[in-house]
Amino acid sequence: MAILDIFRPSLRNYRGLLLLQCARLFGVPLVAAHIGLSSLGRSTALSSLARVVIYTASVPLFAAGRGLLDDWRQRRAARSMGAVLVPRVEGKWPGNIDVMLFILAEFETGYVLQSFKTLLDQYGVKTLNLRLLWSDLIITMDSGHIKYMLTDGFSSWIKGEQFIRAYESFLGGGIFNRDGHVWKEQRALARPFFARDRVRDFQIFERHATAMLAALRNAPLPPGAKSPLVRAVDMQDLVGRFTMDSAVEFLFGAELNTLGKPLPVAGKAQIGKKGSKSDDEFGSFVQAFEAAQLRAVERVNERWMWPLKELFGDHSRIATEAIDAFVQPIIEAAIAEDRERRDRDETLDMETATMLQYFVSVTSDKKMIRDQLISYMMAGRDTTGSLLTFTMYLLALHPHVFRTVQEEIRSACPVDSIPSFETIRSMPYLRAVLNESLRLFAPVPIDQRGTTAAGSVLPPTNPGDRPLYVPPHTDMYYLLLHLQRDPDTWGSTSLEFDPDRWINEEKLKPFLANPMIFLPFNAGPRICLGQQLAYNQASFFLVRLLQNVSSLELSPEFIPAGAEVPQNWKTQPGRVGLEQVWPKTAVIIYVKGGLWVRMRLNDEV
Ligand code: HEM
Repeated sequence: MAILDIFRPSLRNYRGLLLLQCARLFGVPLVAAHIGLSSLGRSTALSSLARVVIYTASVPLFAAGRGLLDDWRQRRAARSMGAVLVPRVEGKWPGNIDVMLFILAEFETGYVLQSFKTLLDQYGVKTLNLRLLWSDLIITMDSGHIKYMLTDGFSSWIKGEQFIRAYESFLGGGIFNRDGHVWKEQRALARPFFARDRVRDFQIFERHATAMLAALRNAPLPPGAKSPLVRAVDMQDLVGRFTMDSAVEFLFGAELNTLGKPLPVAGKAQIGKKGSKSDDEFGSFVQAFEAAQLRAVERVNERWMWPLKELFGDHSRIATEAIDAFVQPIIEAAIAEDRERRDRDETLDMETATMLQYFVSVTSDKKMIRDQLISYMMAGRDTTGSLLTFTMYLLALHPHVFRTVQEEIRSACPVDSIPSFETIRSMPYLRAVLNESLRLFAPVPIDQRGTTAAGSVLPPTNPGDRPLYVPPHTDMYYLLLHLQRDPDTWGSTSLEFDPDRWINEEKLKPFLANPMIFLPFNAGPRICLGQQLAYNQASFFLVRLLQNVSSLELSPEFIPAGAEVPQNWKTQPGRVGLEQVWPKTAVIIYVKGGLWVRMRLNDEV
């Protein structure tokens, strides 16, 4: 069928892609049936009904035949490489439709990514082919296989066309959405900007941390509060505003001030798309950004079917237009400013430049600048927000850890003093708390790669195992959430929140023996560029908050209707039974309905 690939449409032309897929699925069998029937000649007495049956049956028969041929090819290729096929799920219904329905239902009503763990456990493996709708889809929580994909086997594992097409209208050619030499050039271009810890980044954090503390102080007293110093807030919403405002200033040098807008009110908030619904959706840019991002995620989940849904219109068009309406004038202004700087013969000061100023100084391609900035916005905002949300959740669940980290913070950085890079470096327990939160609730709990046209062979990870053959153009989901909670590598306490794990020599042994069991920022050539920035920002936020707050507890009574933790979780083993909130994922892990907490302010913040 490679001949049809000659007509492969451009990345944005999803209707063209749909046409190509239809030609494959229906066109080829129908044409074959037509040729077959014509060759029988007019003399053969076939009723019209029989002809209709033959035409109709040709499509599933052709699909089944192609499946068998694929299977045979895969086994032959695996054998020739001394490998075996990845174990396959054997569902009850054709195409594993029952398995697909189970995954979809669990996605809505279950614990985050638990359906995948259930299937892996059921088959007693760490890498499994779900083989949904006759098409290979591999899931893995095997540290050896993930390591191979991200590092040694990097060249045969890419983001892949399916992922790129789904994100094209939102991210365009940004760093997240390209493979090969285009990605490589973008990475080389951006790296100098992340080379050191800049004083200006800390100034940005401080400005927005101050706004965060003011928002907290101005929040209304929660119903039934016994002291005027108590506040109840959706922490997920608060950190989301902090990271949004910081990101927009860091990237564009613009002021968004979502922290100045009204917060969701405890006891009155309703459930929103992810967390709690905000009365003020922060204006069209943030709203549009969320909408475009969400649609891209849905497209990835809908796999090859999403173009069908958007046959009569691009569902992210309105959102991307609103994003561009916000971003384009800022880019134009930056270009004009850069021209003036050059006229004055001044060099750009990398210590104080925004990312936009930096990009404008190295390229004049406006589309490329737009695409990069949107990618960085997506990369840096929700991820750090998620880290902070789950850190606060875990601190609320573990008061002794809250007290220990607060003591460290207050002795290294007394109330009202502003942390610097050096102060943050001098707080090993704070870093351990962040790492432990990243381990249990990886902000990117599931990620994706696909094989190139060459396919790949995953090396054996246990003595006696055989290498696993992965055919060309096969998607693989790697489950960082389960990798980082695996008792086989982390030991019997793997599900417990224990920051000492990162300090105590004995407890640190599993990680030192195999650092690939902790990959919240991935590894290899595509490792996160913003890792240090994220640690700095999250540490800064926690220092400023814990300087000013004396206690923290969960407030389940404020969880909006529809987001309560399911009753039947309490009796379940593992983290499911421990959880007091409902973690879910839409690329980034979040708390359904928001993280509602009560805090007591020191006195006057
Ligand atoms: C806790 C916070 C963060 C976490 C957990 C995180 C995690 C990740 C992960 C897992 C990837 C790999 C994605 C993939 O290749 O599929 C990634 C890539 C990336 N991250 Fe982060 N990230 C965080 C914060 C940031 C920040 C603050 C920035 C910058 C503003 C950033 C910039 C990037 C970029 C540019 C890439 C793409 C690198 C490439 O494709 O070469 N990240 N991050």
